[in-house]
Amino acid sequence: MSSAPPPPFLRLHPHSSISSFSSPRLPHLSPRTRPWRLAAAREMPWPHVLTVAGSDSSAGAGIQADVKACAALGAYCSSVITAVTAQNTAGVQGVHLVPEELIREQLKSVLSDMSVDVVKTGMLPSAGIIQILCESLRKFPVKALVVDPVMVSTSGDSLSDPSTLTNYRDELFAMADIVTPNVKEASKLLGGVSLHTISDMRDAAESIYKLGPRYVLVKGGDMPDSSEAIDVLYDGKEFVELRGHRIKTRNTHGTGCTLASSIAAELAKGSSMLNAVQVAKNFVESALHHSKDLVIGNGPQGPFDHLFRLKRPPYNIGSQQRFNPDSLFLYAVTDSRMNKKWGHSIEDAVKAAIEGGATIVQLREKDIESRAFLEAAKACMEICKSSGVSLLINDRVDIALACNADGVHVGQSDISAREVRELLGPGKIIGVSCKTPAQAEQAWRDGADYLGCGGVFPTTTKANNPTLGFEGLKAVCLASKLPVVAIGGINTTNAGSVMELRLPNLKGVAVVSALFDRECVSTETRNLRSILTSVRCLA
Ligand SMILES: Cc1ncc(COP(=O)(O)OP(=O)(O)O)c(N)n1
Ligand SMILES: Cc1nc(C(=O)O)sc1CCOP(=O)(O)O
Ligand SMILES: [Mg+2]
Repeated sequence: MSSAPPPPFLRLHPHSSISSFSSPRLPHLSPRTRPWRLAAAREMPWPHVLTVAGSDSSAGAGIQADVKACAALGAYCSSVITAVTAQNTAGVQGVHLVPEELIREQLKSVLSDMSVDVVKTGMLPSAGIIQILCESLRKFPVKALVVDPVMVSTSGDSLSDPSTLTNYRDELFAMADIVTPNVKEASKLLGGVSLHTISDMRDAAESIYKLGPRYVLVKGGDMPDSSEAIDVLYDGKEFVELRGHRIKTRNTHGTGCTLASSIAAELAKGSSMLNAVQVAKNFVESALHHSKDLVIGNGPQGPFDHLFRLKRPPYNIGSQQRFNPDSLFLYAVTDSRMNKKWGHSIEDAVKAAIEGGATIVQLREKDIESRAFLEAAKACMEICKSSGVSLLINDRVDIALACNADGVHVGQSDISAREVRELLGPGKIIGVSCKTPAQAEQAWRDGADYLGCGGVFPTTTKANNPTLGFEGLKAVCLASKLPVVAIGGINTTNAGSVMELRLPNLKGVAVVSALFDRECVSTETRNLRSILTSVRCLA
């Protein structure tokens, strides 16, 4: 007869023999004797991220942030805890490392039993832990590995032994799909080089890439004095600069952990790397925005609310996952008549608009046949997906469903937003054209995600369209509970004046002729983007 197991705390004693206290293994069961597993796999495959990181008692960063971020983005998150930290909004007061053998045991427990899609690493405080992780991943391979090289907390406290640097560089990076250092970590990884400019960040990304990962994301959130937070993504061939708003708030504790675990969640859901990074960046930006006035703790750096989306009223069933209101910044709306006039295919026009900096695209094709529309929509979906830009379809829910578009835009005489939501489900983006506060209220109740409000100026693109002017736009923006994009007669000469109104909820401008009734769509888009950016920078 075996003796009673020791009290649980004994397992943490550095000299205890972990294996002798381990629970007995589950007996191996053939698929026939595991009917629950087969049923679950058939009914609900769940994207799964395993985070290997430290516990943060204040729950803003570490394991706790990873679990919340994955939950918010719809992924299951299991956890292997490498260290227990005592920390709060003032800093880190204590760190206790989990014995390496127990880390090995945790890894084996999860990886041998559950279908993990992506492993994300955070605090790996000793060289031995990194070695154990690499061994475990060789034994139990996963689809992707996201390495957030956490070395120093945001409060400036050290979270890893300097000897880990060699193991990060020589072992873990070679297995990583993406490594996500901030500028301080990038500098540390490269022997203390200083990083002050975007060009320095590019050089650092290139040097870290040579250590073996498939992608490097150097995060510029700590770069001083910019209204934008610019990150540089490098895949060994191309640099992509990802721009976001810098949110002014003290509540930034855990942004690095959250970004990396959000990338992991998106990869687990099947996204491409660029798309995963873009969604993760948008998610962090939205969470910071919604939490900017939260007060938790008395120290200089507070946590933010990963689950801010749960605060939407339950009867507003708008998209839970995919929509970042800031993507309305430069909304390109196509028109096949204009494309034909200039000899552009829809695909080329969309490609050019994205190249010029469009942040969201709508196919508004009134004059082509359904079959041709669907073919073009499918091709545009590929283009948009590979650039991390959402594609919406105007009016045609059938085309949107057939090409798995990101959403639909409807007007007051189209099928209602409530019905579109029924057809598309909760994950898609729905926009509604509104000219009055009452229409804005109804769109919100119906589960829309954003409003298109116009015509701000007279337009010939849409027949018989009433012009609202700035006053009409202002009335809708003030009343709206949803983000708004202005539309109608907007071009490079007047877009600045629209955004300078600085109306609440106004996120950007939607434009047809000033982009597409032109010879060079990318140049026009680039010019408009630079005007919008300069107005935003002056805010
Ligand atoms: C962003 C955006 N806003 C408004 C409209 C107009 O939609 P609707 O009123 O349905 O008119 P049509 O575009 O269908 O003629 C839009 N398409 N996009
Ligand atoms: C499609 C559309 N909807 C409008 C509205 O007021 O809801 S105005 C409009 C046409 C916008 O085209 P342009 O940028 O060429 O003026
Ligand atoms: Mg319509």
